[in-house]
Amino acid sequence: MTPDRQSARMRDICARAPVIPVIVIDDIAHAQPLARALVAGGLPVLEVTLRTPVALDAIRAMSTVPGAVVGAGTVLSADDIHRARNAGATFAVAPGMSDSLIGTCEKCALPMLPGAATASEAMQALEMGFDMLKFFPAGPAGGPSYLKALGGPLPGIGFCPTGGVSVENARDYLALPNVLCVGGSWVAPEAMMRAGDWAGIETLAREAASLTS
Ligand SMILES: O=C(O)C(=O)C[C@H](O)[C@H](O)COP(=O)(O)O
Repeated sequence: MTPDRQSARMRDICARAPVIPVIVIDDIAHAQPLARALVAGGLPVLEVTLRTPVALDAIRAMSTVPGAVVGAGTVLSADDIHRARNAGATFAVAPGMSDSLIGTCEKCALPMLPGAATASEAMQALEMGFDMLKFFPAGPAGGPSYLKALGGPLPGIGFCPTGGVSVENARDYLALPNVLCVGGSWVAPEAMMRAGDWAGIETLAREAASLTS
């Protein structure tokens, strides 16, 4: 799948809801109830970070939840992409971009959302054919005003800002014409997962799903 096709697929995925939950999961028993709660709250697109030993099994388990569109986050190597693909991930998210990630996603036909934080990185991605990017780390890199400024010379690039996005500042990003959705871990807090508070997580998801500019 060529980079422009990958970006087109990612634009479709990012248009499904204003927020993509960024999930760090430690206990496989949490995977299905978490996915059910987030989907029920109106957030069908789920990014499971490959940061924990159970992440791939969680992708497998969450993919069985009706309505869930499950991808892998923290994809750092070609091997990560193969493992994510085999676990059933339907997209991959990386904090940055590398030739081996791009080549592997192309070969595996897995849509990738590569990360960029500067004009030069965004231009490199665009040269490669990607016009839908993760803006990471959104808050520390400069927040909504920085991303708005990037949109001046690079209006054709769509972004999913992630890193430091919260229910308090999500609207500031979503108001920008170059933002399709935001990503954030705030809708899947570890303490609520440990407490089995799936109703509480569904409420957080519902609040996030209703966010607009
Ligand atoms: O793991 C990845 O793939 C990342 O690139 C980083 C995550 O997107 C951020 O860590 C989420 O940030 P918070 O919502 O501030 O917790």
